[in-house]
Amino acid sequence: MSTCLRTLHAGATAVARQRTMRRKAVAAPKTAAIHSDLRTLAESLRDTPSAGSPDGQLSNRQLFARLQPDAKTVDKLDMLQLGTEKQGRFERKKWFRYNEPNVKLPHMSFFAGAQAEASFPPASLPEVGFVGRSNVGKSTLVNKLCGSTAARVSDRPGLTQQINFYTAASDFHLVDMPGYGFAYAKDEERQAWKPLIESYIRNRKTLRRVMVLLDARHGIKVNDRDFVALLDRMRVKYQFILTKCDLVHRVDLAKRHLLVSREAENLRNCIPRVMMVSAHGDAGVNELRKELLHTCSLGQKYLADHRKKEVIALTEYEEQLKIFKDTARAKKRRQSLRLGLLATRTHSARTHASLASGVFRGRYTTSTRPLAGGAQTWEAANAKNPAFAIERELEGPKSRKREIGLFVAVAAVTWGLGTVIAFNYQRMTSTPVTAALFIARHNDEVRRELGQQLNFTSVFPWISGDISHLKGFVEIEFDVVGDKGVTGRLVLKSRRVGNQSGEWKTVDFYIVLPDGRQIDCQQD
Ligand SMILES: Nc1nc2c(ncn2[C@@H]2O[C@H](COP(=O)(O)OP(=O)(O)OP(=O)(O)O)[C@@H](O)[C@H]2O)c(=O)[nH]1
Ligand SMILES: [Mg+2]
Repeated sequence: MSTCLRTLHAGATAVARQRTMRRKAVAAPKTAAIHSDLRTLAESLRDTPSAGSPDGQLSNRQLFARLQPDAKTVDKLDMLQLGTEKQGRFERKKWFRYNEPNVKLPHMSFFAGAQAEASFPPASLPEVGFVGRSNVGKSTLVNKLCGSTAARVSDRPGLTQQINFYTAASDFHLVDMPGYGFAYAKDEERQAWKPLIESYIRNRKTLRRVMVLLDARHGIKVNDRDFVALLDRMRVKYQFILTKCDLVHRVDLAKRHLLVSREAENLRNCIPRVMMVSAHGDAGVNELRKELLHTCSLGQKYLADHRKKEVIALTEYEEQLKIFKDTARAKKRRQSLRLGLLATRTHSARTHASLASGVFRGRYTTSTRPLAGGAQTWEAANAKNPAFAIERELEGPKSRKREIGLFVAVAAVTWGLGTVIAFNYQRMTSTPVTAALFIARHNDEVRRELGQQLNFTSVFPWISGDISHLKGFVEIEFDVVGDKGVTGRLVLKSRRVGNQSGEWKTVDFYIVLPDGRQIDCQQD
């Protein structure tokens, strides 16, 4: 039976493997190009090859992880609040923000929709077209640019099924086109979109630029490449825009920007300035508005006093950024000083390394990089940094014998105390104690002398003596008090007669009063 199952399982695995290989063989020509592009780029950008894994075996994801994003791009993303900040990073926005002056575009309204070439409106105004894969966010961006809701938006790919022309104050047209790639639409309709878009782009005299939208999470895909190849053939100027930047981490976004920019540089008609936007915030939208106005030669009209406002905002931002960096660096120094003390105590290479990286990177994130400049020791790595000159002599490593001794003593005392309390609690709730209290409570003389409600003197009374069922004796004493407020000491002594199943005989059972008198409790 088990052999049979094993054979079946092996057969199923082989079939699955064959299927995967077939799928990979089909996808290989497409992915190979992307993979080799990525690898070339990663190789050109990487400063030190990692030991161990040969590059040929790295996945796209690993290659992407190895990219070093451009510091200027990251700073720009920080400024424009593009991309999300990784959790745990020093949050800059809590301190200050770049108060970007708004570029206001005129009101936008729907002007014409075309499902065939014959329905294109007359080419009278400068036009900018928006293309990209379905659901990449074309219609959302068109709306966002003019602060309008004229274009219909949906999270189902394939909502825009015709070329829509929107006019802005009769100054320019924004043209929203159907998407390529997967869409919820009939096949024949989808097939018709491509020639329609092609004929619009090829023949439109007033088309100034085509904006090719790319989802920032995915970058350039195969059908984007096919489409830009077509644009290159038609000699039309186009530019890439990364959309949905709010869904990508800032550093990854910078890497994505780098990859797309490199590819854009090699495309004939592509404007290599890759824009980034998040239509679900305002990030990057003003930059795009400016680009649009310049494209339509409307900069003079709409951006006349914008530059002045921008310079003021930028100066303010840069001043605040400087304060922020100085404060963050000072904080880092304090932190590193503490780390320094710790490093001297523990002699930990890791701590030394993080200290050195903190000093030399001058950043506000801690990492465990190798010592800066290939320095062998922490002292050498810090030699140039006056902020780290520690004036007083640092303590050497301490003997921990005393601390360990103290810890053992405290643990022993705690354990002993716990055990005593547990044993006392066990005695307090045992049958001899509760029964003795019950009987004494109903004794007439006890009631007369101490009162009705005989009870323990405290919530957690101390029961002295011993109870041993095994050896056959009970000898206990504890304090009791009645509702008259008079206290007494209850004494119970009992023995078992004969073997383990023998009867118990009470030897002594009385309460000693404060004046020395004894009340015998055995009588009732
Ligand atoms: N998080 C986020 N979502 C976005 C952004 N832009 C668009 N979306 C969402 O993406 C979905 C698709 O947006 P559309 O504007 O309809 O996309 P489209 O490219 O016009 O799609 P088709 O008309 O089908 O080709 C919608 O659910 C939008 O809300 C963005 O910047 N950030
Ligand atoms: Mg749309």
